[in-house]
Amino acid sequence: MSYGQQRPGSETGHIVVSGLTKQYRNVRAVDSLSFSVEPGRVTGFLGPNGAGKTTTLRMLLNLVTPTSGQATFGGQRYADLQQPLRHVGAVLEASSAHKGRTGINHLRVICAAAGLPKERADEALALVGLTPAAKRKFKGYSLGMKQRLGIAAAMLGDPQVLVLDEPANGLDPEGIRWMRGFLKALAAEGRTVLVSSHLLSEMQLLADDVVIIAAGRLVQQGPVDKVIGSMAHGVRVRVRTPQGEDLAKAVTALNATVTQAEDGALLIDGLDAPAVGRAALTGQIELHELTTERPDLEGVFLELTAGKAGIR
Ligand SMILES: Nc1ncnc2c1ncn2[C@@H]1O[C@H](COP(=O)(O)OP(=O)(O)OP(=O)(O)O)[C@@H](O)[C@H]1O
Repeated sequence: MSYGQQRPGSETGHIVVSGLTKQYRNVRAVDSLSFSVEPGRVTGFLGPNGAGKTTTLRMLLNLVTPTSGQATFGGQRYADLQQPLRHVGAVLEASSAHKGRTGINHLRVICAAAGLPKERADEALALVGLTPAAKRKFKGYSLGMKQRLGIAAAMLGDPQVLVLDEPANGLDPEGIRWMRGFLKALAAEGRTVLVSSHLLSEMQLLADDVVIIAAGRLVQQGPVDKVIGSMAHGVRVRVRTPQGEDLAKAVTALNATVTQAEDGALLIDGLDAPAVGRAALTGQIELHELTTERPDLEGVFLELTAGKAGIR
């Protein structure tokens, strides 16, 4: 089995979640959630703590039974997939393995149980860069190595779809960069990559699409650029000046709008930074700061989920 070629489960790459709901005794963890995930793209699954991300991913993988609704991979529920490991690989928490078992043996045991050829263990270990640590015992693995081993296990079946819950947790910057390159490469091969995270700056670098939920409900879904573009404000200029009133008057005369940030700075919409600088120069207004602020995923996320408490 080699990567990048047509895989047996390539028709399963389209994930559709429709009306998915999970009611625990007192908490509606997931509430009529519908979204779709496309092959060939990395989709970030975002939400505040307690929003229902893990519950949703567990329902996708048939680990939690939905109260209502369903999730399908190419039209089939996970439970109905003939060889699930060859269609969908999942990393839900940092890999756990028998402490005294070596990395390679851990993977071989999974291969044996799943009816996969044992060479896949070596291939998957190489894929995540763990070959040098193949014969080291799991108890000696760092957190980053355990995360990689978890991904290797998920890749054993050469799946079309990869589902990961907070895979960057506990990784150092080098590990995070490796993860980003790895997941982007899988998507570039045409695979579907669905990854939950609360690291928004990382998601902005990694994801093509995002699905944002809060309090169990869908808040926004779409390509990252479009979601960021849907912000109430676009690019704006941030200024600090001891002559706030004078500057506000000068830029308002140029049809800009001015608001005051919580920290006292002025936020100017409708003019770029050079234009604001020129207006200040003309009015002999002293500036202490002049910067361009671009909306980012973190700003959008906070705006979209504001007031929708995640912890219920
Ligand atoms: N087995 C369970 N029994 C009762 N309530 C649960 C159970 N599992 C999750 N919940 C509740 O469902 C809600 C959603 O939890 P979930 O873990 O899915 O959120 P999350 O978005 O993954 O959060 P986090 O980012 O903090 O991991 C929370 O209020 C949680 O307390």
